[in-house]
Order: sequence, then C-alpha cells, then structure tokens
Amino acid sequence: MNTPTILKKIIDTKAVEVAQRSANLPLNELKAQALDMDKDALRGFYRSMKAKVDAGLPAVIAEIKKASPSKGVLRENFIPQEIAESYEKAGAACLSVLTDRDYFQGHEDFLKAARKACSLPVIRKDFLVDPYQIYEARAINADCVLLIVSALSKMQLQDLEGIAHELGMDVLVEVHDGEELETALTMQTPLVGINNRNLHTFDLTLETTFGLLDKVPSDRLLVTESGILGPEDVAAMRERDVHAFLVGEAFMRADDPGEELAKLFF
Ligand SMILES: O=P(O)(O)OC[C@@H](O)[C@@H](O)c1c[nH]c2ccccc12
Repeated sequence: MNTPTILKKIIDTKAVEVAQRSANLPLNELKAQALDMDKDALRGFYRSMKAKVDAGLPAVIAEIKKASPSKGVLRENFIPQEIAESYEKAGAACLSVLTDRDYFQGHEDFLKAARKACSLPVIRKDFLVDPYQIYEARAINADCVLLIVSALSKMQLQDLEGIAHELGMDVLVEVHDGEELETALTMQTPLVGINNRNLHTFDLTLETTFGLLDKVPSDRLLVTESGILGPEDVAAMRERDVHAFLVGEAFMRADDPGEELAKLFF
C-alpha cells in the first residue's frame, strides 16, 4: 500500500491553497505589495542568530504554534503578542510563527501581531512550495522563510531562495538526512536547520542532529530543530558545539513560554 505521508498531504493542500489565494489576489498584485514593503525595516534573522552565537550565547528561535498534526492542540491560552513579548524578554534571538491554518491552526495575522509586539526578526513557518507564498511572506512582513528540502526539487529550492533573497529575506533551509544536507549546501543561505523529526513518519530522535553535524561546514550556522524538551537536551547539543535551536512544544506547553525559555537556556 502506498499511503501518502503527512508531508505529501500537506503539500497537496498547499497547491490548492495557492490556487485559491491567487484567484483572490493575483500574483502581480501580491508581488507589488511585497516589493512595496520597506526593506530597511527588515530585522536580519541570520544576523541576530549569528550575534548570539558569536557572543557565546545560545541562539534560540522561539516558536509560536497553537497546534501540530503530531501532537494536537499544544496551548489553549494562545495570544501571539503576549508570547512574543515574553520570548523577547527571556532572550530569544528570533521568532518562528506558524502560518499554516489547516494542520497547525496558524494564521498570517499571528505573524504580523507577534512581530509588532517585539523587535525580534520573524520566520514564516509554513510549507512553502510556490513563489506566491514567498511574496506573501514578505507582504505580511516576515524577515525569513523556511524551505524544506524534502518538500522541494533542487530547481524549486534555487528559485524560491532567489526570490526570498531578492526581497531581502533570509532563508532557513531544513534537512533531515545526509542527501538533503548535500542539497542544502549547494544553496546560498548559511542557515541550515536539521529537523530531528521525520516529516513523513513523525519519528523523532536527537541522533539526527548528532549524526549529521560533522558534515556541516564551519561557514554555515547549524540550527537543531524539534524535540528539544529539557535542559539535558540543550546541554547535549552544546557539548557537541551546536548552539542554535528551534523550539516550540516545550515553550507552548508551559504557563509562561518565556520563563520556560529562560529555564531551558539561561
Ligand atoms: O515543537 P518542537 O518539537 O520544539 O519543534 C519545533 C519546530 O522544529 C517544528 O515545529 C518544525 C520544524 N520544521 C517544521 C516544518 C513545518 C512545521 C513545523 C516544523
């Protein structure tokens, strides 16, 4: 049996979503909006991460997500502005905001609201498969976009990265195995995320990062993603010289997400 994986299902949904949205707002108009955004107001996602690491501090991308397909609802009391403020106070380097509605109960408005409430750079966390969505990311004022290697061809990766960079946004490229990492290293972006969660099966192990980290050249900034739940996970990473983290669930389940960040990292 060839059951479609969750990732395939999500990508199919995205094609439909893009078709619907471009019927509402044609690409040309959206593109004009994106190009109209103030480039000088971009917050430098990579720069913020690099500054933390260079200062010997953990660089934390703190995630704002209400729910996930693997875990269901993570947080009832979900006020993106408040969460953003508490992350900034706790010393996060950047924010990640889920904008996917169908699987993560996210929204573009959450990104806008979170960004407005603080001074941190923000990544649009979604399944981006079409140029339309990159322009959309810029139009909602994202500073960075996520590109997932297992969801895209090499051509798409180049194309989408090129558009993001043209618009002044940074790119976090996400991999899960050695082959994907090789592809990611052909791209321009220095920001390489290793997702400890397999997006086809939801299997999760920190060994994914440990197994790949030696293959990441020193001119790239390696971000370990998913499954960082306790201080022992952070310690194990830092011992192996991994200093950049993308964390969602552990913070979302805490009463005060920022307090949890501080407890885990500082
Ligand atoms: O909640 P966690 O296990 O701390 O993981 C955060 C982040 O890595 C995860 O949300 C994520 C990583 N890559 C993604 C791609 C799409 C959606 C979500 C993700």
